[in-house]
Amino acid sequence: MSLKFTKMHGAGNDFVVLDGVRQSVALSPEQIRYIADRHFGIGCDQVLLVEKTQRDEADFRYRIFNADGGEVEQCGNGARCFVRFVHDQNLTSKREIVVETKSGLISPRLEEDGRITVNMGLPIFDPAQIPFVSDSTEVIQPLQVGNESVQITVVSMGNPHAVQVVDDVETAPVATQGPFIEIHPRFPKRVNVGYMQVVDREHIRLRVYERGAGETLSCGTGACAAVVAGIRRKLLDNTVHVATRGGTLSITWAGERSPVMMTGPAITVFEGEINL
Ligand SMILES: N[C@@H](CCC[C@H](N)C(=O)O)C(=O)O
Repeated sequence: MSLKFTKMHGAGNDFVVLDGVRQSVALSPEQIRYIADRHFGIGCDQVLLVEKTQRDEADFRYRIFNADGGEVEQCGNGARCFVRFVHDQNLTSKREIVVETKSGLISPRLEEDGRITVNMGLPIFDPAQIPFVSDSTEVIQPLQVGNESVQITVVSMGNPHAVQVVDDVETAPVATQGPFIEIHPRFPKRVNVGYMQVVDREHIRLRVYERGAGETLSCGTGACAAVVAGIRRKLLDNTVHVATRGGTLSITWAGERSPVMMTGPAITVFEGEINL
């Protein structure tokens, strides 16, 4: 089977995007892992599949697969690339799109300057819905990781995130501690692990060890989760610029009953065809 694909990235978080509207695409976890493999395949953090939706209120369905082959609920940088993709491929001319994802509907908008703003919906704090095993709803919670107790803020942006505040993201234990928190037994569906350095009330630096992909150059839902966590910890204002290793995202959250808005770039790198 031969499959056309588009290679894209959003602030360095890279994707192989597949058109499941014009071609029929059904991939096994092994095929996803092969596509995502940086040595033997194309290479990416996530594979994104754009499909028709059955829901009247939505324009498309958008599915997300981590590099490890698992299908997940949400991907912020991917949502922006999705919008660029459906425009580049002439699948729609609408600038405001409603998209069905595994975690519900999100609404991205293509801005005049080419950047994309996504209404990422409401953050979720209920431990059972994240899911996170805890009797407490405290904003800051201790988590035992080996011999160490770390202070995390847990939030779901459709997908689960555990965010820590660190003095310096460059020296944060992303690669050494991240993998242990990702599979910590208190996160039954595993978790994305964020390390946030507060620069001032409107600027943070962020690194994320992603569930199913390892550290990525940027994580959109991770940026949303970090800003929400920082606002709940009273460290940040409502609009925050998030500097990642791959670029900057702007996140706005007006508080408890408001959706999180994310703005950032979406870049097409090349198109190709792969034999599976
Ligand atoms: N890179 C993404 C998140 C992708 C999914 C994540 N690894 C998970 O398993 O939840 C983003 O930009 O949000």
